[in-house]
Amino acid sequence: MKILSAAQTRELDQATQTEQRLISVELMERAASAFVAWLSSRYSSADAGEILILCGPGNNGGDGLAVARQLLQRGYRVRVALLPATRHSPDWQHNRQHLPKAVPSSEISTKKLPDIAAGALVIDALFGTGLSRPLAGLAATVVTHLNQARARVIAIDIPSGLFADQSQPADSAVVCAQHTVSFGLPKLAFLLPQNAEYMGEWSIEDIGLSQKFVADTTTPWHYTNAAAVAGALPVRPKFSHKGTFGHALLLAGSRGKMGAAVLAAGACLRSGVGLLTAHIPGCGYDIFQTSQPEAMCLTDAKADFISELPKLDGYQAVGIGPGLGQDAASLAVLRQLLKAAAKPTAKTGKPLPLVIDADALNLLGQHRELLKLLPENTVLTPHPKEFERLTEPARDDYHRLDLLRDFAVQHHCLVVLKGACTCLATPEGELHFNNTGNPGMATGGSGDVLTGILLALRAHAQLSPFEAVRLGVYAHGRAGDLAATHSGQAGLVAGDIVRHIGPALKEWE
Ligand SMILES: NC(=O)C1=CN([C@@H]2O[C@H](COP(=O)(O)OP(=O)(O)OC[C@H]3O[C@@H](n4cnc5c(N)ncnc54)[C@H](OP(=O)(O)O)[C@@H]3O)[C@@H](O)[C@H]2O)[C@@H](O)CC1
Ligand SMILES: Nc1ncnc2c1ncn2[C@@H]1O[C@H](COP(=O)(O)OP(=O)(O)O)[C@@H](O)[C@H]1O
Ligand SMILES: [K+]
Repeated sequence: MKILSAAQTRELDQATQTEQRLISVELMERAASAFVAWLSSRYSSADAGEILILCGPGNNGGDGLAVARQLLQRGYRVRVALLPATRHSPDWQHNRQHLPKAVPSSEISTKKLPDIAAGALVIDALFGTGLSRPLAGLAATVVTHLNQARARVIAIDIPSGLFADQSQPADSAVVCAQHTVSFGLPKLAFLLPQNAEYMGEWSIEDIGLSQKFVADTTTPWHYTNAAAVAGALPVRPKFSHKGTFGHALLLAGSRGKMGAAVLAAGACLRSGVGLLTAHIPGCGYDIFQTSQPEAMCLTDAKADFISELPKLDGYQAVGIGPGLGQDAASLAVLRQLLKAAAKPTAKTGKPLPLVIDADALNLLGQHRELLKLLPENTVLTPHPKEFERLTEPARDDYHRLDLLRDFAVQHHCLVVLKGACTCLATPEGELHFNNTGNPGMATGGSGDVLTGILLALRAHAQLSPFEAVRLGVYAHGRAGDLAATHSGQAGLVAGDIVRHIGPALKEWE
């Protein structure tokens, strides 16, 4: 699914009207109906009580007025409060004229801010994607007043004061919604941690916007939902054998962190790999062989950390990093690996696929000269702190996305910036946000599990680098979601994610 800019969203609105021979109020009526259908599925008129709708001067306010009329028709009690303005959009005016007399309406002023009781249901229809500058004056006063009221706030399209695709100044007034009901496509702002306090939960309602316009429009931003990865996992042919699905090599673990190697290996095995060999420090041999009997195991000459690179012949992908530690000898292994993997393999003519995580990323950050050695399509899986060590501190989440995109393009690699909405950056400069996963996964070892999944999928001959990583990130979150249905979020541990990779992947069969 694509994510469009605010400007492209306005063009989409126009294109839909032209394509479907609609007048703009008809599209507004659809948006209002979708919003009302959502609201009435959540709140009965008794639950809702008297609903206050705050309306701005543009089409977001017009949506609010149409919603007021439709809610009244459905038996809800509503009142509207209008933000004064010198100009109103034509569709606002249309819906103002058609607002039934039975809906009390008042004009907001500094002296007459609307009464909002704690717990009241308030619909925020002040500003939408037409926001042209941060809120100030009366608009900002109303938003602050609303945020202080401890009401149940539902935003139409986007919380007022929030830009759809860029940061607003730190001290600007923005509505803190409990839920945001938006139309057609998600907006970039919804996916960034810095906006979580404003967004609340959000959902997207289909209002029949032009599919053709969306298909023809280019954007760097994409959203990976179930439809995006449908059919992405190749069927296992009847006469396949363990050689068909690749032999992966995992370099992981150090004294005190063998669990990371165990988790990554377990995840790799559960993700359909044909064969897995792990190269681990000597101290981990019993732990590893006991916990992962399906994997083969090579032990390093050193007991506590990895100091040797095994021969790479015969492997289809290599993962390095989980629990690795940062010993100088392990750094030397990483350097040798980058050099060796860059040579085209006899089988594919391409570099050996690599997945680099955790301490291997920290070592890269400390020795940035190594970045030049990254083979094309290497997968890096930093969380924001690890990413900062590879680049620079970001001013905000938008700046971090710029850094992410530039890094992936410059180094021709796939970077998985992990978080609640994990973002995959491609060498072509696309950013793909993931929609699976839950806060239960914010627990030690979840990232090691992702590395194992990605390693298995990069060893898979039939998946392109991008397909493998997008699918792996999605499946990791899906496994976490299935795990949370059993253990709950607080009780979820990384091993639960491993145990649910099978059921998650089964959804593709
Ligand atoms: N396809 C779709 O997505 C559909 C979209 N629809 C709906 O339309 C909404 C977008 O409507 P919109 O373009 O009229 O803009 P909106 O946000 O109401 O505000 C613009 C007005 O506010 C003003 N203004 C701006 N910033 C301001 C500020 N800081 N302080 C004060 N004033 C400020 C601005 O004035 P100006 O910038 O010219 O000074 C102008 O008057 C969208 O979010 C969705 O709800 C649906 O109806 C149908 C399908
Ligand atoms: N709130 C969240 N919602 C969804 N996924 C999350 C959330 N928090 C963490 N995750 C996922 O869990 C993983 C955590 O990785 P990481 O920080 O490397 O953990 P570790 O180093 O302990 O393995 C990432 O894949 C991340 O996307
Ligand atoms: K709004």
